[in-house]
Amino acid sequence: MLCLRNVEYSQNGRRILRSINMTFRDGMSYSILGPNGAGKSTIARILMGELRPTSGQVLLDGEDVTGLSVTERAKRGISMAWQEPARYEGITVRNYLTLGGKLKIGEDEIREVLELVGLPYERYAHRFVDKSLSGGERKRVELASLLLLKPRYVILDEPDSGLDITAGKLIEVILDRFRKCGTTVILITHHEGIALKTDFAYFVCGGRIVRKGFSQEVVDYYRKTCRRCSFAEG
Ligand SMILES: Nc1ncnc2c1ncn2[C@@H]1O[C@H](COP(=O)(O)OP(=O)(O)OP(=O)(O)O)[C@@H](O)[C@H]1O
Repeated sequence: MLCLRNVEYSQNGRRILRSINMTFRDGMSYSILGPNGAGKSTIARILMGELRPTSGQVLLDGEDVTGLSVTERAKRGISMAWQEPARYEGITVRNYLTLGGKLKIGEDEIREVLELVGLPYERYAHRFVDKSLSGGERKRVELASLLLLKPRYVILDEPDSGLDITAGKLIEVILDRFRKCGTTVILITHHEGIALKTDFAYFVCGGRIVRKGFSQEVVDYYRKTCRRCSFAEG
């Protein structure tokens, strides 16, 4: 179980997160839903170890991992798909997916996962993960790599951004696959349609948790309140 306990974060004297308490249970999927600037990515970066909270703790199975680096957390099974996927000159999609051969996976599984994210094996396996791939294609490659890695926790920051209209279906397929592997998904989004695809949701606004619970219930509340709120608009 991964938890945030009383997490606060300030930057240049501005309080960005206040009293954030979140629990992510094994095998479940969660969304962190909220408008632009709510603090969602800051929460993701704290979970991943890219940012240290000003106070509060990140707990993994009850152990305080707040001081652990991104690499150390990755070793413990916490992985992240960044909003902007990276480029790697000279590395083929196939090599990227197998971590240069370190991940022992069969060609059939690579083929299956690439097809699943909408990238036909024959056309993409030997392409380079550089600027010749579009942003959406790189994003799909990154999702494929996480599906093959099967981490214990995966944080997906705006997984639908930069993807075409097939994104909703793609997210469903990916969530289903992660569920089968027992991976806990933490999905950052400002689209309620995407949040509905997860089991549970946290609605965050102004650096606070406004509502938490089953995704349907939280989304209903978000729809009722968020669109009418001048704070979110301004
Ligand atoms: N280094 C920084 N200095 C000052 N303010 C910052 C800094 N980093 C983030 N913020 C502010 O913190 C708030 C939360 O940012 P964050 O990126 O977490 O929001 P978000 O919910 O992910 O937004 P979006 O949906 O637009 O990606 C924003 O108001 C942002 O401007």
